[in-house]
Amino acid sequence: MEIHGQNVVTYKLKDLVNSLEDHSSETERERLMGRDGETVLISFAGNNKLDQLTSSIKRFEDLNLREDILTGVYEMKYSAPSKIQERALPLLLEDPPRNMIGQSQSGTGKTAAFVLTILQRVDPSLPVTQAICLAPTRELARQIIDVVGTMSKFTSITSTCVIKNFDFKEKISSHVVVGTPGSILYAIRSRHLDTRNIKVFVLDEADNMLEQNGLGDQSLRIKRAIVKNPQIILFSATYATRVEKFASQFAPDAVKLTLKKSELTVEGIKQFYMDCPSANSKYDALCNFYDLLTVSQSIIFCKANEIARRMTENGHTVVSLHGGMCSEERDLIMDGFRYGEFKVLITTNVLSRGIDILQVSLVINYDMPELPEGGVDVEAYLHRVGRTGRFGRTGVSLNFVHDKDSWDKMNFVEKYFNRPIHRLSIDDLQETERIINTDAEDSEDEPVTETTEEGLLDDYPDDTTEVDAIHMRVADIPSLGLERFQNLQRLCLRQNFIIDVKGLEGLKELKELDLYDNKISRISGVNSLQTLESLDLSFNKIKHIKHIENLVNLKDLYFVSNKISKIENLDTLVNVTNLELGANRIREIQNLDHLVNLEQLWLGKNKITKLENLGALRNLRVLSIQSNRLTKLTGLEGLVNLEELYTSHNAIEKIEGLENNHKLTILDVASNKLTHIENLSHLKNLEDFWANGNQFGNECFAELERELGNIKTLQTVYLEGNPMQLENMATYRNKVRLSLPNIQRIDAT
Ligand SMILES: Nc1ncnc2c1ncn2[C@@H]1O[C@H](COP(=O)(O)OP(=O)(O)OP(=O)(O)O)[C@@H](O)[C@H]1O
Repeated sequence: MEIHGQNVVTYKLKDLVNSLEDHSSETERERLMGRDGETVLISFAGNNKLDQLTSSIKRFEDLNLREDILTGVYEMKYSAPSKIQERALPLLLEDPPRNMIGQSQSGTGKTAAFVLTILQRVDPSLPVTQAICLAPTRELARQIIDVVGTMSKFTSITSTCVIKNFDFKEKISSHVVVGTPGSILYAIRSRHLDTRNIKVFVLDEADNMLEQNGLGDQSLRIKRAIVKNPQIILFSATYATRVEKFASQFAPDAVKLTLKKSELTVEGIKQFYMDCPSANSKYDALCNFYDLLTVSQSIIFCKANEIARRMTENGHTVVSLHGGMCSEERDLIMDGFRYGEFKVLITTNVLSRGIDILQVSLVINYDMPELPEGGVDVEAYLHRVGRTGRFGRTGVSLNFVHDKDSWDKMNFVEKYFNRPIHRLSIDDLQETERIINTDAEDSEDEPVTETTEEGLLDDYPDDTTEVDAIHMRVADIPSLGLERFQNLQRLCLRQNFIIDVKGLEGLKELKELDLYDNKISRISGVNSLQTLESLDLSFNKIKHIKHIENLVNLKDLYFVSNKISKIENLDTLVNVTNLELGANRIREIQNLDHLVNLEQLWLGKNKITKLENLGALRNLRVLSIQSNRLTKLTGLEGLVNLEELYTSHNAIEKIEGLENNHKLTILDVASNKLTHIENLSHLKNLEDFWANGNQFGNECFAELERELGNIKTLQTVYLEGNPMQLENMATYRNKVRLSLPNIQRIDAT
């Protein structure tokens, strides 16, 4: 029988095994077939014969999927099946249906494999629930239901997500139900969910679902509540030996697609560690690391919420998500992170599995994952680092080790997966920056293989004034056919794969152009946009500011997180009021003299050593120069209208030269090297003084009183993280209260 011809759509398992008869050793056949002759084990690598046998489905079109489902696959912008889809889908779609225990590395497309199976098996004409999919967390369940929604968009298949806080008003009749085990079990027991017609039952992150006592029991109860024999599909990147047996019982006679231990790790993820002398220095190293580096999005895994609170107080913008939070809060944080609103997410193991956010390029294990009985949880480690490097992308993972226990755990991981974890120096952050950036640049140089989907903007009428194509895999602007929109005022193409800015010439009314988070390295094609008021080129790969001359209406210009080392060619943009150049490689403030209308200048996370050449900016109200290399506060004399000055995370030892900045309302000198305060008493409008994370000792109390005591507008003073003795705090508070009657909040704990 010819099995490995290109057109074979399904194969009978027996035939598959028989065809190996002549060519395989006895052990190979045993491995493939199992001693009972029932279970077929298909290895993914290392055997050409197997590769031939199992890789015949190269196109989604070859799967005999219903046309409306196939259109959904195109909607997902998948051009060809991934390895796991290629191999699992023909087996999953076979009739009669067979159970499957499937394994493939993180981020390789398991979701689509089981979602397509579900959709193909559902009969849309019957208004009853026909498939249940369980996931261990609400975040993952919500993510899966989104995939179901998109893939079934062109069908009449309906779906519902049943998770905590689900509004059980009436009976659930959707064809597909995705949810967490507790909520689904409740739905079944309270007769809201009828299980009599279930044909497919999926456990995503199956090992986790079967292992955890609570989840395992609930999953088993749900399975028992399903009257007919459904097709049972278990998928995960890991199956610890301890759950293998239970998995086989849960999904009897299953086809098994497994990986060898050596195949488990994701190729594209580079693993590093930082050796910290103590638990406290671990925290400092983390903060320094974030001051130095710019990553598109990152996840920090740690045991306690403490870190999130401390980082926030030290001026870092982070959000945290953990099991103790209410559902609404969790959803808000997750959605904000997914859509790029938040860049750093601190979490516990709750988000270690399944979460798929392509922009996550760094995963930090602040604490190594632990098993409940002690020892390192290698499966959790693999899932955590698998939040980056999704679907062939590259990523970086970084472990913080600080004592014997964390060392032992990391060494175990290194040996277990037999993959090197490289050292990053905690003292030489420049070297660290070089290593990480080299890595990031390597990944940036990957060719962009995306192509823009035809007719992507077909739904927009010709006279639309706004177009939003966020995260739509747009690769080139001309193929969008924008010339049709003569009234276009706002064009948002965030988070796409655009390299060249071209094809915008005809847009005579365009006021706002948003190209945030693309792959642009050169600016071109915007010079003609004379009506432009706002241009966002943040999170791209631009090295030089050029070709944006004479945009006389431009007010807001954003270049956050590019590779710019020099401020240049801005002379003609005389009406710009807001300029954001944070997270670049700028060493010197220069060439800003013509921007006389500038009101806000954001220069955080650069390499600036001196505040200079700002004299002409007499209209500047806000200046941010956080996370640079300043040692002194000088050079601000000309900024007579300055209201907000942010200088945290530098190395400032002295505040001087603020004599002319009478309008200052916010002065942020947090996380610097100040040992005392002087020259502040003339800041008669100051409302907020943030000086946490400095070197103020007890002797500063008198200075504080002298310098700040007569500022009647002062409302907030942050002094946390200074080496002041706690026993004096009460006295200090009393004193301050006496002399600063307007202070509402003093944080000096
Ligand atoms: N055939 C395909 N072509 C292009 N992209 C794909 C394809 N299949 C899946 N993807 C994308 O790859 C990413 C990872 O897929 P998915 O989340 O299903 O991975 P996974 O194997 O379930 O990972 P994990 O083990 O972490 O849960 C998703 O963004 C998904 O949309």
